[in-house]
Amino acid sequence: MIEAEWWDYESHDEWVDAVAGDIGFIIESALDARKDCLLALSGGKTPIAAYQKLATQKLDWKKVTIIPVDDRLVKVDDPASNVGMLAKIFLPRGARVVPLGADNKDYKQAGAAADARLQDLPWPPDLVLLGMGEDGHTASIFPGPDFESALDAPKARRAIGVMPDPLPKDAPFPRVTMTRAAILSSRALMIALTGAKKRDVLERAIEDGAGSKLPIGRVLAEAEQAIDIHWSAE
Ligand SMILES: O=C(O)[C@H](O)[C@@H](O)[C@H](O)[C@H](O)COP(=O)(O)O
Repeated sequence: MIEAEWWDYESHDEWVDAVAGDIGFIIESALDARKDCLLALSGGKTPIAAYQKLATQKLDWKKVTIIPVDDRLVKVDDPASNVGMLAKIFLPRGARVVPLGADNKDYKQAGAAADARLQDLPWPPDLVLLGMGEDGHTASIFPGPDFESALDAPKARRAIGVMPDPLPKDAPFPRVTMTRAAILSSRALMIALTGAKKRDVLERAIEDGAGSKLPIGRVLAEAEQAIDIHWSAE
C-alpha cells in the first residue's frame, strides 16, 4: 500500500505558499542538521511559481545545491531546459545549480555522464520534489525502450538516459532522469500538481499500487518514506 497524504488548497496562491514554505522548511532543517542541503527539483511548468516564491525566502542559499530530477537534452538556454529554469531562479540567490544533462546526441552517453555528476554529490537528497504529466509519467520515466531500466537500474545508479516512446508532444526530446532508486533514496518525497485530470490519474495510480502500469504508480509503489502530495484545482 502506498502511504500518501494529500494536501488540498483552495487557491493556486495558497498552493504556491505551501509548496514554497515546505521546501524552505526542509532546507532550514537540513542546514541545521548537516550544514548543507541537496534538493532534486522537478521541471515542467507547474512548480515554477512555487520556486519563484521559495527564492524570495531568506536562507543560507550558498549552502544549497539544486539538481533537476530530470532534464531534456537541449541547450541550457533553450526554454525547454529544466536546469536553465532552475538556474534562472536560484543562481541569483547564490545556490549551486548542477545540470544533469547536456546537449548530447547520444542519450545513453548523456545518462552515464549525468550519473557520474550525481555520484560526486553528497547523497542522499534532502528532498525529491516530483511532478507528474497527465499521462502518468514522473521525472522522465516514460514508456519506451528504457522504461524498465529507469525503474530497475541497480541501486547505485543515480541517473540514466531515456528515449520516451512516443515522445511527449509538449517536450519531444530524449532525456536524462534520476532512476527510481535514486528518487526513492531521498530523505523526503513530495509531489506538486494541479488540475482535476492529474488528480484522477494520481489517485488511480496510488490505488493500483505495484500493479499500476503508470510510471508514477511504479515509482511510488516502492517508496518507504511518507509521501506528501500538494494539490490545487488550478
Ligand atoms: O521535465 C519534465 O518533463 C518533468 O520534470 C516532468 O516529470 C514534469 O514534472 C511533468 O511533465 C509535468 O510537467 P508540467 O508541470 O509542465 O505539466
